[in-house]
Amino acid sequence: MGRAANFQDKPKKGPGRKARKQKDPVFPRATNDEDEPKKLSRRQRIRARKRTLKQEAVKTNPPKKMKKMNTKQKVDGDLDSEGEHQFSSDEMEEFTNNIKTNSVEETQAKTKFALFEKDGSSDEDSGGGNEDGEEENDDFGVGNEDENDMGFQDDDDDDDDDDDDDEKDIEKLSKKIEKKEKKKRAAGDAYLEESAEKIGIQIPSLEEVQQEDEDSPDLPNINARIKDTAFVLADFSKRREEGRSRSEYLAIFLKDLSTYYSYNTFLMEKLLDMFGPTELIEFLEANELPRPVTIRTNTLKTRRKVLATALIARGIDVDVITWSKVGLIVMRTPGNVTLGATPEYLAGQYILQGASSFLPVMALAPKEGEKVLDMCAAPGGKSTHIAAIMRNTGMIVCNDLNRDRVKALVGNFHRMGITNAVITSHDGRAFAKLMPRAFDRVLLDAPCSGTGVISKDERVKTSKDLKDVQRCSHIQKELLLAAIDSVHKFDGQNGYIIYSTCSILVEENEAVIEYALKKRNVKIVPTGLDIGKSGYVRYRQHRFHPSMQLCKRVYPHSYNMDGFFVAKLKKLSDGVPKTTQDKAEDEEDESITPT
Ligand SMILES: C[S@@+](CC[C@H](N)C(=O)[O-])C[C@H]1O[C@@H](n2cnc3c(N)ncnc32)[C@H](O)[C@@H]1O
Repeated sequence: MGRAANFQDKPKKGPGRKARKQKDPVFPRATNDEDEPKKLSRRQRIRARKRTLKQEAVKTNPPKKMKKMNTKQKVDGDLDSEGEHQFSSDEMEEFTNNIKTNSVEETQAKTKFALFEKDGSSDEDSGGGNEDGEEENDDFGVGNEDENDMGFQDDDDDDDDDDDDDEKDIEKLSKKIEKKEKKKRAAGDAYLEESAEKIGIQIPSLEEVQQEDEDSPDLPNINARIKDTAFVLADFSKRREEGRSRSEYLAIFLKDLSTYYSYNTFLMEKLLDMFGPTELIEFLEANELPRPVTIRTNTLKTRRKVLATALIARGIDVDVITWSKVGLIVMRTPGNVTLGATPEYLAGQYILQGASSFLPVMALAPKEGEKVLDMCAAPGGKSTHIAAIMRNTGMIVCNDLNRDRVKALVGNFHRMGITNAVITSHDGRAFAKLMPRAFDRVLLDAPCSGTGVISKDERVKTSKDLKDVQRCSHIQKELLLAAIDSVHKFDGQNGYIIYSTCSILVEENEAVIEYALKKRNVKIVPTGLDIGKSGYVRYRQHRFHPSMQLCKRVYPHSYNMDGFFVAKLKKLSDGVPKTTQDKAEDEEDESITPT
């Protein structure tokens, strides 16, 4: 039972909390280095000197961002006698940070546009098409539908016009941002270069850093040191302190990054092996932010334009993902609407799916009437995409070892109206014996360490060690051989295997593909995806097959999508391969198109 309210007891009226005037701030005298220089520590003196240099640099060449601030500050009345805004040390700090690296917001804004980037591809024309010029891929998404199962008339011409306009605007905006970024980076580098020459960038010793972390880690200070160290490492011979080695700087960098971003040393070392210092910071920053919410239209039930209109009518702000005919990005959802409970969702018109999950299916490029195996299928995001592209024809065997996860798969299939699927729950490795050479195409979206999806699951930062990665790599290799054995050999049309993971580690990607190249008679073919960076051919001590460059790597910081790896293999024959030399001779005539 609740207490009875006493409405007689009215609170006294008076000025609200916000209306009360605050006293003028009082700054401690010790921060003024001219008044009491002797009381400052060595490091404080260096910082003060840096601040003075920054102020001088800003006075002679004020950055645009600051000029803009003047207009805002006019309202606040915080102007000096000449009408110029006086910059606080915080603002100075912010400015320096901004010019040293992109701010989080800018990285987000910049990468956000990657989702909209026009790259000439779509579900129709990207992914799997013209593998070696042998096959045409014209069955994707709604683009070619004259009339789909729900009887929607095709008005794709309108779609394309709208999309083109949007894309042009976005392209323009994207270019503008890129140009601004470049200018800012150049200005920042020049400024830092000058400052570094005048005062030198001084990084404490590894022992001091370790001690500091043990005593009480000062995160803003660590962050500043991360940027300083990255700056030194970028041009080491010129910027390092006399007598200090690169390995010492790298050790400090590693320690600071692990502390600041809360990763275990094992994973941070792996990441540092893959990225240069500046790119690594971008990757880590991207992992601190959520990826945009994206949905995929179920073309068995509706069309993207129809769905977008319905969602917009509900106040859900959506825009198209230009490289896909079925993807929508959700810009804003009203507080009272849950994306997983709208009438459209319940009617199976869309699925919530990360944009990079579209890629393996686009690369698989299934055709109507084919037999497809989705070896690790739950909860069915990719299976339902395959079924939609095949327009519920042919047959998809959707398998997953985990029975609980299979329940979610069944739920999704019912909701989305999938009728061409058989659901099984076996260890995928058994398929080589259960259904050998039975399929036209196989998708192996393998279980992995999840290093591409850290923004979704922070536990990955600290829970993975060498053993986990080795375990993943081992099962991935076994699953891939089984996937190859379940597909029939290439017959001029089909006989393809897609291998994908949401990990970015080489051990789970290129190393697995290299293993398959040695154990089975397959070759890597283009994925048909325009999005993504090339797979590694050289990685530390590893030398992979040159065709590894045909594989695709997607990173959160470059595309604002979950990290992903996609490889497409064509099965040349059953059984084990000939010697590597024989294979090389076979492939001599077949040129590899660099991507
Ligand atoms: C990356 S998830 C698959 C996601 C799915 N393709 C989708 O798009 O919704 C990997 C799946 O592999 C399953 N799995 C793990 N080991 C397996 C095995 N030996 N055989 C078959 N499935 C396995 C897991 O249960 C998990 O559902």
